[in-house]
Amino acid sequence: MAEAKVLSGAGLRGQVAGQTALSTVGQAGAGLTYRGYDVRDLAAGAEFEEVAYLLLYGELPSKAELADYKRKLKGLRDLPQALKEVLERIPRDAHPMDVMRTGCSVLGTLEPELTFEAQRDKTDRLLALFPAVMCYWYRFTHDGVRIDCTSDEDTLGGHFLHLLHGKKPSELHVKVMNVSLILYAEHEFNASTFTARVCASTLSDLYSCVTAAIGSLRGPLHGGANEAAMELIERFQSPQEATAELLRMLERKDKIMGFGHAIYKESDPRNEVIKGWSKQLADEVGDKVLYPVSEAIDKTMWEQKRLFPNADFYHASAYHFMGIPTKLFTPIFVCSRLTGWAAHVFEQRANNRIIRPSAEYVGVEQRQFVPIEQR
Ligand SMILES: CC(=O)SCCNC(=O)CCNC(=O)[C@H](O)C(C)(C)COP(=O)(O)OP(=O)(O)OC[C@H]1O[C@@H](n2cnc3c(N)ncnc32)[C@H](O)[C@@H]1OP(=O)(O)O
Ligand SMILES: O=C([O-])CC(=O)C(=O)O
Repeated sequence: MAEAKVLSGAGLRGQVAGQTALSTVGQAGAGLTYRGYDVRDLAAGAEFEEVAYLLLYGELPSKAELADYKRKLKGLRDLPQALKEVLERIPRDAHPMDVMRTGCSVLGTLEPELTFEAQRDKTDRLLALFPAVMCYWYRFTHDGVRIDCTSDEDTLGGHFLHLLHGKKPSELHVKVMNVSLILYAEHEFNASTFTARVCASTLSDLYSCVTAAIGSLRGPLHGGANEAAMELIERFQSPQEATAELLRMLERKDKIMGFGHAIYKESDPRNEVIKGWSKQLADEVGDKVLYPVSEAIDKTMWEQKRLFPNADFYHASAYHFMGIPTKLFTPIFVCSRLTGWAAHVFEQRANNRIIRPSAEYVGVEQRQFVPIEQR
């Protein structure tokens, strides 16, 4: 078994910043559990809605509870007209993560969280309508159509694909979306979740916590890495070309997006799962370039740097094979991670003290103020 990564130095690495009962990350160098369940078992046997329920309500649902929960979410999918109007005014070339951030913030003005008792209902509403926020804006600004934001799809992943492509998705694609949403749902004190908890610790509202978290997830060192990984792999026509350029990039000390991790040392347990699905999708579309190129980069990174793909790397090709535009990759992460963020907000609120660390001062010594006329 791999030993745990030595965690020290800048970036608060290795500091325990609070308690959680939601997940464990890399406790033995690898491994991820949600409320005690191995994420690989959840990805193999559960639906995303079951996992969302587990995180938000505390236990896996019974069949009847899951059916009720899915019915509830289905009824909450449509967007308020005022939100549609705002989305129509956001430019076509805006980054979709900015659209998600704005969509969340606007909803907070239309359907505010007036008391913390409403926190679960407000979260369910966000969970149900986030796919429509992204797809309504995307289809309006790119295809000039005002889509119906509801669908008969049974699952959130299927609903997203249906809105994006305007037709019923295949069973395989629904299955991969389900797995992807489960893998991305929760990850302890990662940067965006910690952002949400800091915001929650001031007793702010849920929409502010989620809006702040979306801003943190957007960066390429965090959730934005799945888009950056796609931009990398689509540059190459062959594994040989990819390997040769990778070697040059490593020589220049470039950061290779989709590799490495702040906590895991040997591997990211989500990678083997999404990699398997990416391979199935590659076979389905008859891909002879992107998947082999991804594998060549993967091999070179391990041989040269002992760095492994994180959850983001094979998500890039998997999403691409399902016809999802690259710039929508990180917003899908939002649709899933909302569950983890919200569960952490609930946890913070249940046992709160304002998060306010100290800084080591490294500036000049105290000195005399000089009035502007004398400077
Ligand atoms: C879902 C997620 O958010 S997963 C993370 C997604 N982010 C990415 O994929 C971005 C690329 N990866 C990275 O930038 C980093 O690996 C992070 C941000 C994930 C973790 O950062 P850290 O904890 O600081 O990394 P760590 O301490 O393990 O780095 C060790 C060394 O490996 C290097 N390294 C780490 N990741 C990479 C990488 N992807 N490419 C090249 N070199 C890297 C570091 O620069 C460092 O080198 P140094 O010792 O010469 O300075
Ligand atoms: O934990 C982290 O630092 C980043 C990550 O993998 C995630 O948020 O899923």
